[in-house]
Amino acid sequence: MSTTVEKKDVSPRVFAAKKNDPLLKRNIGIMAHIDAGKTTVTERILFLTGLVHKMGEVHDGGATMDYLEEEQKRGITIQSAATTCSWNNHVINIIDTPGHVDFTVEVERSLRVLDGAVAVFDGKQGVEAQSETVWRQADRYGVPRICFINKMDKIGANFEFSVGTIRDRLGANPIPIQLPIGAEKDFVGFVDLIRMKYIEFIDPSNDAGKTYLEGPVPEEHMDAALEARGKMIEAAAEGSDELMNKFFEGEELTEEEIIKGLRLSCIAMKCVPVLAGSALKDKGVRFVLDAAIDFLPAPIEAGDIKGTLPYKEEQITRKPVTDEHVSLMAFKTIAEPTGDMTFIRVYSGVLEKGAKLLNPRTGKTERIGRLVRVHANKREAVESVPAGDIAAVIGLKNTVTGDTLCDEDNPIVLMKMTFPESVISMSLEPESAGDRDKLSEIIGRMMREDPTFKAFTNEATGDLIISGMGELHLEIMVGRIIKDHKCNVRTGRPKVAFKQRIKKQVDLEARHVRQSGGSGQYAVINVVIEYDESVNGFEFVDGVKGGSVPREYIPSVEAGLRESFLTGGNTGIPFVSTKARLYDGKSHDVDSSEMAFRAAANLAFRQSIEDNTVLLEPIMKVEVSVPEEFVGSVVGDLNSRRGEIAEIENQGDMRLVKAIVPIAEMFAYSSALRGSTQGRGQFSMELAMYRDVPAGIAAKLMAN
Ligand SMILES: Nc1nc2c(ncn2[C@@H]2O[C@H](COP(=O)(O)OP(=O)(O)OP(=O)(O)O)[C@@H](O)[C@H]2O)c(=O)[nH]1
Repeated sequence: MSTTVEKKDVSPRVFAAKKNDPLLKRNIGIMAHIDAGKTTVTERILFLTGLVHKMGEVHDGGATMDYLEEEQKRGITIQSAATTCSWNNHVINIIDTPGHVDFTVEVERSLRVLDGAVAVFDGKQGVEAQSETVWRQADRYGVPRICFINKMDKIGANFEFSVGTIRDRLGANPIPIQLPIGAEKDFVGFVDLIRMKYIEFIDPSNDAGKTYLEGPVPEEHMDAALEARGKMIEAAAEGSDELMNKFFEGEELTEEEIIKGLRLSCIAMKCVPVLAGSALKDKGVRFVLDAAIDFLPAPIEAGDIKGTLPYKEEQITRKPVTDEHVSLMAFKTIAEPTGDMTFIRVYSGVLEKGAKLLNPRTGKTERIGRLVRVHANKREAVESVPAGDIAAVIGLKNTVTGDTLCDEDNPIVLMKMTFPESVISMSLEPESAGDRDKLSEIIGRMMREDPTFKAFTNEATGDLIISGMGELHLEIMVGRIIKDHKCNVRTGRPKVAFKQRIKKQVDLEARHVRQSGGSGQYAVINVVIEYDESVNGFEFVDGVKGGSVPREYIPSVEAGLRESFLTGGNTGIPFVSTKARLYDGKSHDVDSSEMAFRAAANLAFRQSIEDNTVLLEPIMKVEVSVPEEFVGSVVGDLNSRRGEIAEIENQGDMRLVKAIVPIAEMFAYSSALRGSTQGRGQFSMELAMYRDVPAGIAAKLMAN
């Protein structure tokens, strides 16, 4: 290309740093369909920001973010790892998130604590089935995004097509801020549409693409660049009334104004700035970092933090600043032999080492022993963590994912995370007595790490049952029990994880009163227990007036009810969407105890479900992508599996069949699909809902 160029390695806008300026912080996630290149992008980021000094290729199992053995073997990212790095005087906390729907909980929990995300797409495929799922999750959490069209070096890569799929399939408003020059092996650079400069990649390079060449826009690309710039400026003008007026008066927006406008539009989720590159070939990732700073919000810009008073429905808020009562949320636990490492986001105030904080769920306090910042797989001990930051606490005893920790005198429960119900279960049997002893501790750990992995003993049969989000999920969990924890177990066949719901609302009194011999146990509670579709899982409301149940026993009532809800009373089938409201009760000065109230709660639950339940089965949202000629047979097959076809969409030269189908009919579907489509069909599925099992087939399904 004929143009004068200058070699550079700095970003055009480097901010003057003020120490601890909350605007100089970003909490971002990298989200993508499996194989779109998240891990490779993240690796480049760690290299560019100086966190790692050797580039690990994903396929050699050397990637820093994918440090679990199971991940390296499968080459997919199962568990997100949080890491802190810095770029242009900003601190950026990055959470790598998986793209497979079986690990949706990882995506869910990272979206909950992030302020912005980089969505990575494959430059040939554009938006793929599961990127849609993750995108909708981000919509639900109100997370602003920028997009990175990766793999521009790949044969068949097409920037315009990919941008089109963001518009058409995701219904978003993608605004390219770059005009890529060339594609596949001729992908040489791009026009920076904001500054109207030509950027050429230096290839080959060994600095992860930190250095680049810059020069004037080549004549032959000027028209296309101006056209794309026009659209971008329009989107920037929509960022504020002031910019819009200026735009309508025909005035040019300055570079600063374009960035400001796009930033406002992006944060308001009116548009998504789009960039192009190839992480594998070290092209373009540094500009993604610049864009994350330019367009994604700082924690302080995310607005007031909403929450409720413990066990009450009353809403309260906190300001996202350091001069405020401390509140934080645990979003991930990694169980380690030396104590759990709990990743947290501080929402308000300052978290100090040594602090004693309340966990409103348990009603108990936790001491913050060790506090660390995590940089990929290295840790740095710190004394305090301010509002808006992400770090990890080591050694918490009773705090699990989704819990809030807060100032004891000023309690708050931050918005809960919602975790999908499990759909598949299987029985697990330890091979030896030694394995049996280890197993319950291992399972306890795994449940703390992954809230969608559940285990309980079926009291009717004595079997240990585990359940999770899909066949792959359980297969991986069992693999960890055997390999990572060296505990031998035999597994049963995967089965449907049936659930049940309460049929009719019950209002009852449960009495746990034992006063024969020893110290008595006295607890009486009055509760209303009902099925409520709007409740995700179990919800407990404290409606006690005048202290008839002393405050210290209320968490035990909740714990007892929740425990019965999860194990299904004595039935071995867990419940869904259950709401319990404690409104009255009695206690005894000497003879009441936490144990007694917990037992009364168990009893209340068991009484409430006597002849009062409906069996439910998981219904999956299934998407099958096939060439036209196989649509007929796929649809016929889904119908024969009690499926209901929702729609059939065109997706390039493929057809996308969308249906809902009970999971009971979907076991081993991947091999059936492979067989009926000569290996050309692909599918994804995730839980859509739980539905009453049709009368007449309940017995047959349960027997399978
Ligand atoms: N041609 C090309 N291949 C790439 C590029 N980026 C990543 N890849 C390859 O794509 C595959 C998937 O990349 P990953 O980085 O593991 O993708 P991921 O999205 O993290 O995938 P999971 O961890 O499995 O969810 C690997 O074989 C990478 O080498 C790119 O820019 N160009």
